[in-house]
Amino acid sequence: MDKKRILVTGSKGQLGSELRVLSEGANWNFFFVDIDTLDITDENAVETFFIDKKINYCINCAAYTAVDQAENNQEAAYKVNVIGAEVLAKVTEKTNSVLFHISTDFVFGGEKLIPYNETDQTSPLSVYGKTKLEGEKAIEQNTKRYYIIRTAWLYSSFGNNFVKTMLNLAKTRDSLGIVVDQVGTPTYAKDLAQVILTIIEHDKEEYGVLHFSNEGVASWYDFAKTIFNIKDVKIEVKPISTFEYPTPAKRPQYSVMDKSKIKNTFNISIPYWQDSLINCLSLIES
Ligand SMILES: NC(=O)C1=CN([C@@H]2O[C@H](COP(=O)(O)OP(=O)(O)OC[C@H]3O[C@@H](n4cnc5c(N)ncnc54)[C@H](OP(=O)(O)O)[C@@H]3O)[C@@H](O)[C@H]2O)C=CC1
Ligand SMILES: Cc1cn([C@H]2C[C@H](O)[C@@H](COP(=O)(O)OP(=O)(O)O[C@H]3O[C@@H](C)C(=O)[C@@H](O)[C@H]3O)O2)c(=O)[nH]c1=O
Repeated sequence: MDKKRILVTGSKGQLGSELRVLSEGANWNFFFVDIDTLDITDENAVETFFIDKKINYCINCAAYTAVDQAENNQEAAYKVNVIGAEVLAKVTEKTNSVLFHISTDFVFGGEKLIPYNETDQTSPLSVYGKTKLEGEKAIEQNTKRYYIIRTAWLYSSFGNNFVKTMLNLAKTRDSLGIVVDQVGTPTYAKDLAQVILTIIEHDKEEYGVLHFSNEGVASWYDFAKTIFNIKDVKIEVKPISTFEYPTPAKRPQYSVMDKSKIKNTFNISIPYWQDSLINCLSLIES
């Protein structure tokens, strides 16, 4: 069989960067692009790229991910998260390739008390969440060969994320208030990247929506406390309510995801979030 030819869009972000590192150990042809080399909203450019490079898998890591800014930049968020997803779906369908698209726990409303599974009712609270949900729908309507992987609270030694925000704030602050009443699961982007490559390797063609995060449950407060404990940073962290930390975008109170489907279908085990956090923090200077 021909060697796999894998396009990674939005490759300068967290997930794309982790895929680049892992790709060095895989015997496949990878093509890493970002908005400066391939804008996913430009259908002609995307189609030409797929045909010229004979792409058979696309991992879409491109997105508008600034949750609060999206509230006042709806058009920009819609363009990447919906139009971009639709373009990739149309082109993968036309070229008989497979699309991996990444979505978010923020498609849920957060009203449940037990983990969300793939068929649970969505009801996003923010512009970011709404555009990500519309992006999912655009994919489902435009291609048969897709994996939509919903993940949560991504961090990495690459790019921007909550871990780096905490370590940066600790340089100038003696004390931080962090919300304790929003609960989810921190996820190391490297673990997600590894799972995507495992799915490609098995090539089981069991398409659809999947949930993936690390194992376990945490509030943002737990996440922050654990970052500082692991890094031995001395700072006071106060548990506060969402009400005490007003933000432009509303976030779900509970967005833990049920990962049974991805674990059973692809026979994977998932690392516990604190173990992965230790691994990632060993790569970040504080
Ligand atoms: N970050 C998180 O906590 C979570 C993320 N996700 C999802 O996971 C995926 C990966 O997220 P993450 O790695 O954090 O994302 P990042 O924000 O780190 O990276 C996204 C990349 O996409 C690029 N990009 C933006 N617009 C376009 C475009 N039109 N064409 C091509 N590239 C573009 C960005 O460039 P530039 O920086 O120049 O805009 C950036 O390099 C996204 O789909 C996101 O919605 C899901 C749950 C949690
Ligand atoms: C900086 C800071 C944040 N917070 C709160 C605000 C918010 O509720 C929570 C997380 O804040 P952030 O803005 O860093 O994270 P946020 O951008 O909301 O993270 C989300 O990003 C998108 C892309 C996703 O898809 C989600 O899964 C999720 O990871 O922490 C505090 O309570 N105190 C603080 O000092």
